Parts: sequence; C-alpha cells; structure tokens
Amino acid sequence: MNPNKKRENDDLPLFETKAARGGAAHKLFCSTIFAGIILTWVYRLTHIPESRIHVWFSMFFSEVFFGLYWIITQSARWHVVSRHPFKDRLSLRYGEEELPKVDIFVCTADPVLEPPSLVVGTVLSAVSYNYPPEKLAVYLSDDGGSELTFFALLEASRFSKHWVPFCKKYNVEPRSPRVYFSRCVDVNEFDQEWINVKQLYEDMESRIESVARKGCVPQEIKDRHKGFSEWESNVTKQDHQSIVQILIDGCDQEAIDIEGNKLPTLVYLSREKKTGCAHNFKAGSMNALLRVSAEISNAPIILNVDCDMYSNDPDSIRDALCFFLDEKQGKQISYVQYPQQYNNIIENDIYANINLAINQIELSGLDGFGGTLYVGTGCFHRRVSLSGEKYSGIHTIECLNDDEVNTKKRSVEELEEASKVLANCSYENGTLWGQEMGLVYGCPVEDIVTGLTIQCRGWKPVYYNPAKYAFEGVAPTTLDVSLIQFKRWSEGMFQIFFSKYCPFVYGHRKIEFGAQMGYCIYLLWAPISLPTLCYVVVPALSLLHGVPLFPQISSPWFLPFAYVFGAKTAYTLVEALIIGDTLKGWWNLQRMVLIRRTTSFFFAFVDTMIRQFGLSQTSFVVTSKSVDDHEARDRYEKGLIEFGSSSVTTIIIATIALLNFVSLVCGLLTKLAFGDEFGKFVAQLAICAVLVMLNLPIYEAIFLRSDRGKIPSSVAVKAFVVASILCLLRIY
Ligand SMILES: O=c1ccn([C@@H]2O[C@H](COP(=O)(O)OP(=O)(O)O[C@H]3O[C@H](CO)[C@@H](O)[C@H](O)[C@H]3O)[C@@H](O)[C@H]2O)c(=O)[nH]1
Ligand SMILES: [Mn+2]
Repeated sequence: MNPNKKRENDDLPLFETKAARGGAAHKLFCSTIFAGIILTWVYRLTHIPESRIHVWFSMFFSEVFFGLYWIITQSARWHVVSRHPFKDRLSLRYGEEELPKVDIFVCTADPVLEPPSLVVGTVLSAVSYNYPPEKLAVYLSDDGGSELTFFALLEASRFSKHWVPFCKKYNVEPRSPRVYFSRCVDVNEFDQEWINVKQLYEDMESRIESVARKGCVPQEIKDRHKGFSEWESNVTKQDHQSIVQILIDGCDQEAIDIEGNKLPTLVYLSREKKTGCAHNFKAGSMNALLRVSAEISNAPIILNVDCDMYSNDPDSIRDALCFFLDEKQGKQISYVQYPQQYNNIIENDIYANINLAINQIELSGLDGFGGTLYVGTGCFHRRVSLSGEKYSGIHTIECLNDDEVNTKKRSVEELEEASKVLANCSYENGTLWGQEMGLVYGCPVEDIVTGLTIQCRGWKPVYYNPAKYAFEGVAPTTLDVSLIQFKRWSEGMFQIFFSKYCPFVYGHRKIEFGAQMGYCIYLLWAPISLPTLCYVVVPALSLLHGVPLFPQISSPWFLPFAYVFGAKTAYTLVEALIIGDTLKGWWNLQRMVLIRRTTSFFFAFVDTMIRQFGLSQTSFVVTSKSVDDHEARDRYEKGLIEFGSSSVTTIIIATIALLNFVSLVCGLLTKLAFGDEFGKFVAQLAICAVLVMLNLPIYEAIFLRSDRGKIPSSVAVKAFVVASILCLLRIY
C-alpha cells in the first residue's frame, strides 16, 4: 500500500447520506389530508343517528383506524434518506490483504419446496464474489437434513473449481450459473471455454435433478464420499444428529481451482433435530450457523441470504464494507440491509410482488430515523451485533481483523467434531441464545424482531438500495403462496406488537419515535383487516337496505370525505408513478392490498388472538420456490390469478366481489331514478363501484374462465350462499 495515497484519501468518508427532496410541499399536502381526516371524525361524532348506532360506530371505528394508520405510514415518508458508498475510496485506502473476512450464510429447509439445484445456484454465486477467496467462507444450513442437498453441494464444490475462475476471467454476471446460462442461450461468448463450462454445469444440474427425482443418492455415489456415512442411520427432517462437513477447506493448500487460485471455504451444516425439541425455524438455524462459523472461520462480517436469493452483483461485498469501515460513522453500524428483489416478476405483476413503495420509500424512510428493518435476507451483519453485544464504540477495523481462530490450525476432522457439538439441540439449554444472543426465538418473523433488538442495543443499521440489484430471489407465482407468506409475516409482526418487544415500549428512549411508528406500519397489518372488512361489507349492505352512511352530496360535510379519499388515492398513485411503477402495477397493488387485508391479515389477526389465549403454537410455513406445473406457469405468465385449493380464502374473496356487485346493481336500479335518494347514496355507490372494478378478475375467474386456476364452481356456490345470507341478515 502506498502510504502517500493513503494519507490524501484518509479524510474522505467512505459513504454519504442524502436526504430526499420535496419536503415542504409534501408536508403541506399531508396536513390538508390530516385536516380532512379530523373533519370526517367530527362529522361521525356530531351526526350520530337515532337508530342503527352500531352500524354508524362501525364506520367511525374504521375511519379512526384508517386515519391513525395513515398517520403512521407518514412516519416512513417524513425523513427519507439514501446512502451512497464509495468503493473506489475503499480500495485506495485498504489493500486486499487488509480487508476483513466475510462469512456467508445460506439457509435451506426442504429439498422439495427448495430444489437443491436452486440452492446450489445461490451457493455458487456466493463463492464467486469478487473478493479474496481466502477471506470468504460459505455455509449452507440445511434444515431439511437431506442427502439430496448434501449431494448437490458436493457437486457444486467440484464445479466451483471451473466456475469461479471462469467468472473472474470473463467477469460473468450474474454468478448463479443457473440464472446465467438460462439467460444467454447459444451465445458462444468466449468460445470453447464457454461451451465447456456450460456443458459441465448442465451435466451437474442433470445429476442433481436425477438424484432429486429418485429421492435418494445411489449407493455407488455414496461410497465415494465419507460425508454420506452421516445418512447411514435413520435420518429424517425432524430427527437426526448434527452433520457438519467441510467440503472445501480454505486453509488447505490443495484447495485450488483449475487455474491454481485459492477457493473459499465451503461448509455443509445440518443442525441436530429431535422430535419434541423446539428447533425455532430459521432463527435456530441462523444461531447454529453463528456458532459453527465462529469455530471455523469467525469472520467479523456476515452475509445472510435465503437459498433462493442469489448474488446479482459480484462487487456488493465491497459496497457493504464502505459502511462498516467508514472511520467516523462505521463503528456504530450493525447491519447493511439490501432490498428483497425478484427475478421472476412479469410485466403484469398480478400478485404485486414488486414492493416498490416498501423498497424505494419506506425502508429508506425508516433508515432516516435509524430504524430500517432487517428483512432476513440480503443483509450484511457485523458479527458482534448479531450475536447480541451492545454498541460500545470499540469495534473498529483493528478488531475486525482479529484472527485467533486460524492460528490454532486444527485439522478438518477436528473442526467438524468441535462444530457438531455447537449444533446440538442441547447446546442452547440454559444459555441466552434466542433471547439475548443471536436471532430472537418465538416469532415467525425472527428477522424483524431481531433487527429491532439490535437497534435497541445502540446500533445503527443502514439500508442500501443500489440501482443494480445486489440480490435476486424467487417471488410467489400463485395466490396461495403469496397469501401464505403474508399471513406468516402479518401474524409474526402482530405478535411482536403484543409482546414485550412492542416498539413503543421496548424501544422507548432507545430508538427514535419515528422509527417506533415506522415499525408499526407492518406490525399493524393484521388488525387493519378489521376496518377493511367493515368497509367492504357495511356500505354495500347498507346500500341494499336503503340506509345512508355518508353525508349528502349537497352537504358541505361531503367534502372532507371526498377529499380524504381522493387525496389519499392520488397520493399513492403519484408516489407509485414517481418511484417507477406503472398505472397497471398500482392498480394490481390496490387489488392485492384488498385481498391480503381481507384474507391473510384477517386470518393472522384471528390466529394471534387465539394464541394470546395459549391455544396454538408458532409455526413457519416454508414457501415453495419451484413451479413444476407448466400450465400454472403459463397462467402466471399470462397474468391470470391462480386460485388454488385454499377454499376459505377464495370464498371470502368471491363473497366480497359478489356482494358489492349485487349492491351496486340494485343500488343503481333503485336510487338512480330519484335525484334526492341518489345524492344520499353517492358515496356508498362509489365505494361499491370501486370495489367492483378492482374485482373484475374475480368475476372473470368465477364466470368466464375454464382453466384449472379458476375459482371452482363449488367454491363459487358457497360464496353465493354466504353473500345471500349476508344480504338477508336483518341487522338493520
Ligand atoms: O425451519 C426453517 C424454515 C425456513 N428456513 C429458511 O428460511 C428462509 C425463508 O423462508 P421462505 O419460506 O422463503 O420465506 P419467505 O417468506 O420468502 O421469507 C421472508 O420472511 C422470513 C420471515 O418470515 C424471513 O426469515 C426470510 O428471510 C424472508 O426472506 C428460507 O431460505 C428457508 O430455507 C430455515 O432455514 N428453517
Ligand atoms: Mn423466500
């Protein structure tokens, strides 16, 4: 390292933080909406009717909830910041040999839902980062305890000898061979070498897939690697001993690729599972990874990705390091979170997977208050903060390179034996793992609650959203899977709200108030189902029964209602367009918000309530990342919603659609002729009309479609019955 160079560059920060523009106008506009909201409340309280008070108050309750919730969502829009790292300054300041070690954790849980060929794509993208290989170690945690996954990883360790030098030589991107080769068909970019590597990859993939199809590894293959002996006893997903296999030992001089360069360490881990012994899902797996990696490589920086989240940018480790290594602010940074992005989103994003508002605005807004979320994947951590230490200001780059483990120089076998103990069920008994150490247990969104505890210990996280995606995963391609995911999330978040971790209590005086509010945007997903259900049912029913719920169109009180609705809608639309969404994308999102709120969030609310009375246990339903059904895949690509088997969900969706359709038609027929009546019911007619427009694909799925993804007639009939009963109920 040139000392002069070092000096002239030393004062410059390694990253900068910019505040978003447009503050004042935005704040003024928000105040007018706020005033409108207050006026609607005033109207409800000053115009209480003499009869049917419960109906009136259900509307009032909903409007109060929506109003307060809207205020909460503003917290994430008040102080939006963006971060910009300077990689070039980093490389001027630190030589390659001075960079810290990085451990990469990949989690998988099920060889069927998460096909091993997908998992090794992610692993291969991790071993081929543009980073000194002797400083990298990649760990695969397999909660499925599957020999199929182990076989795939073993294959990948061999293929990496060809893949890593090939990537670096030709600067291949992205570095998941699965994605890379699926994208460029038949471009003989680098001639023979390209063809060779592609052939090697395809051979490997077909071996992995044929073994996966068989469901077991043939004996002659097993005989060739000692690791398979672990599966000689009866190994099942729920019951097996700890398995640790170091497939590539970075310290070994022989661990080199075909060009003679070193390779990163590669480890397979499957922690012990015992029936009757809580394993705490992904949090448990991450904690086992934390301990095992501390034994083997003990890097001060940890990158955590889900098995479907391959690295899309081979340089992102260096970006993340700019935050941790910045002389002034770096010390306090606990984690650097990247957005969750997907590579299978189609143009007509029917399930609204793209999450633009969350990724482009809300997480940056929370970052402005020092409270950006840890979302479980695509996140770089400082090991000490993830393991539970408080921020104390002493963790600097010198400590980062503190390297005592390697000096012990133990053999692979010794390391494996020592690591197995750390991955045993009993290891955590009587310790603070899962409470004060490592990821927090007992919540299906272990990531969110863990991020919160880290912030409350004095650390400051960073959210970094680069133009070039750093990670890409697989988004759900059926309605079922998408709703399962949202149910797990909303349930886990609501559970946090009710636990000792409620940000207003737990975070009091520890994190900023804006961050406490920002958390609640997500923590209150589940209960917002109630006012939403009220708003999609009550105005429609009241319209049918001739009960007006809103001020006359000629009354001045009509204005605040119209303004609040119009301004909020315009706000979300303009925001969506500014951050790069399309009109169609926004419209799809409105539909999905309606569906999520009335199904996933509602079920999550009910289940959380049941759990409060101790009647059920926390669970974690892993989502499927493979679409074997080609017809379903076609429908996804055509933008047709796939209504699966989950009938209760579909009944709710169809009932709401039918109810509002009937109310709108009857309402128009009976009210349109009488000018005075019409004026009284304009708002209710408008609500029904909006809901009917949002639900057009639902009517299509009931009446017009004939494919297998449509709403089955049996479900449609049930929805008819439920809707009719609702219409006949004399609650008025
Ligand atoms: O017992 C388990 C269950 C899950 N996983 C892994 O956890 C990850 C996430 O599971 P997935 O089914 O893909 O859930 P998603 O809804 O896509 O996950 C999001 O939400 C989760 C919290 O609900 C976070 O843990 C994830 O990081 C975040 O990407 C996957 O890699 C799984 O292999 C385990 O390792 N062990
Ligand atoms: Mn996932």
